[in-house]
Amino acid sequence: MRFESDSPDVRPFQVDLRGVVDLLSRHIYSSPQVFLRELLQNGRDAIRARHELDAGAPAGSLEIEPAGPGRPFRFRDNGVGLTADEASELLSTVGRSSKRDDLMQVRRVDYLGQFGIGLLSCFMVSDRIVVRSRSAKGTPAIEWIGDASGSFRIRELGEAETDGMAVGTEIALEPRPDDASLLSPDRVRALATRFGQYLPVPVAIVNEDATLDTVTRAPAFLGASAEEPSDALVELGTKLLGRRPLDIIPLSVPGTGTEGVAFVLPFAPPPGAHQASTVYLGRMLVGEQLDGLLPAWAFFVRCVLDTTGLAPTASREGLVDDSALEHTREQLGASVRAWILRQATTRPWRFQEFLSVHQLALKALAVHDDELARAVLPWLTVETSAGDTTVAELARRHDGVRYAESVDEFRQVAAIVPPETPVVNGGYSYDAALLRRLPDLLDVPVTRVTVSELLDELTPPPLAERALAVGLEERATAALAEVGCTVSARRFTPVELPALCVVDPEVVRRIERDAAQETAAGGIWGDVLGDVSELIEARRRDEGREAEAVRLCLNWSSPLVRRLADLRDELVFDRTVKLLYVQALLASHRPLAPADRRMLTSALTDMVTLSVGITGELEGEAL
Ligand SMILES: Nc1ncnc2c1ncn2[C@@H]1O[C@H](COP(=O)(O)OP(=O)(O)OP(=O)(O)O)[C@@H](O)[C@H]1O
Repeated sequence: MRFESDSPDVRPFQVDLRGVVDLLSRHIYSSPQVFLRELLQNGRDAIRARHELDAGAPAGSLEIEPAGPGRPFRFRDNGVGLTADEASELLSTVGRSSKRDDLMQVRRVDYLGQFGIGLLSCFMVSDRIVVRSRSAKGTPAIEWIGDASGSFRIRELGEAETDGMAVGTEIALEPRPDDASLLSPDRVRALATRFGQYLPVPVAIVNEDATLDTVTRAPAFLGASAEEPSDALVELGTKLLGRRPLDIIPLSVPGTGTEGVAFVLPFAPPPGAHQASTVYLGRMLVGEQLDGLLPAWAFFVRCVLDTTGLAPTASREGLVDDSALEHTREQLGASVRAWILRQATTRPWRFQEFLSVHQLALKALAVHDDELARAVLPWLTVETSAGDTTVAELARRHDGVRYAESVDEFRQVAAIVPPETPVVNGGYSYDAALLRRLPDLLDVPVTRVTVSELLDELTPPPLAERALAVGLEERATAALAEVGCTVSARRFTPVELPALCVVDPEVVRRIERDAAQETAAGGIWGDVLGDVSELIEARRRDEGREAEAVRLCLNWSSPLVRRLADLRDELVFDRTVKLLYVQALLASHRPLAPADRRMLTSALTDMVTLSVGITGELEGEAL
């Protein structure tokens, strides 16, 4: 069946106004509060339209009279006003707007409204909207009354009434008996300030005694100077962050008419935190917590922005995530990045201050950004076995950087490396990844140091004492057979350190994998884990390294160890080696396994027993 357009079957859609208002209040707007934003927006747009019509029209102004006992809420603008035809067409047709480009049907950037639904939001706070308007086009004034039930009335006012009215529009809302709070003076003042404090037309609240309070003020975040930020701007940042900002970065993306500032946080935000932005559209608030304006890495700044070129969502409480927003995000990110580079190269002291707070953020950024990494890397503070220092200082003093890959490995390495050749702890987030890139980025040689290699480099006992040392190694290895620990004797400093416990992380992982493989035997994980273990084993064989989980390295320079080598009392020897092992484990910040704890307790008990000469009551196995 075909319908012709002039066929009697073709009828216009009917709109159920209550349904539309319900849709707006439940699904589009987050709160009925937005009625005031919509009125501010319409008033501001009407003033713009009047000035388009007549450049010599009086300066625009908006006045809000909160509701009082027996008085409705009133909103007045001295904008373009509405003729009778315009009022019937624009106010009474859902989705009709005068603010879209006729050809393109897109928002005209100099207007705030576009959807043709804003006025309906007044039905969220009142059952009746009364619009009295006198058009700048010179026709008689009109009164339009819209009812939440879905009907409206319109009438032209007489000459006397028209003459008594100024050009512009007044909208009156009758508070609902059960919910008048949103139209009360305090709420109206707070809402007008929140949404419209930066509007380019003055917004005033009419007090009970007919005096006016202006809530608008100059937007300190527009046209800001990086060198000399105004007191108002610093105050805005302080209010926003809770503390005075570390710095203020002016931002501008001309392509999307976006301008504002980024306040640099004076404290490190919690990990995973992101900073939402406060955004104004044509200086009317869109939202205080908007995501997507900044790249994720820029979590150390909080922005306040105004835009004319980004598109608002229908609720006007967010921005459409389109290519314009993407372009803006990239450009804002580039400005923040350029600021970092500028700080690093021209304001080293300020940069140090920034680094001390936001080092982690910067490292995350530098990992993927060569230019930034080049500027930032020399300034980064790293932990070394000889204390904290900067990468630049290390490279300058030691002809390169030596680092341990993990915190665990660093702890073990740090115990034995001489202070003249410090090793960097590469275990903190991004450190190892950044250090590995030093040769490419800054031409600084970098070497990874492992515990096993370092142990192999340690000086063995002198030749004359080698036999005694080998005897010590064998006896001590036997004493620790139950925990599978191999003992070797080397010379190292400090001499007060009798033993070092070296745990090969790869072997520990293998042991854990073997255990898991047993549990998952036969299943898909069992096979995968088995393959991984084989691979690692093969690599280890290629590298000619033995598979040992724990190595105890006794310090041949330590008087205690030397005495131990000469000790003939096997019982005391055995317990002392066990105690040395546990002490070394603890010193390497390893948690004690149940077997280690048992060994510690029984060795200690035996030593106490031995010291009082009661050999018959020994706890540990007698030798
Ligand atoms: N104070 C006013 N003065 C003059 N015209 C007005 C006024 N308020 C509303 N209008 C007219 O009524 C139309 C519909 O207003 P409404 O607030 O529903 O939608 P909008 O402002 O066009 O778009 P949006 O839904 O995005 O706010 C406007 O496009 C405008 O032409």
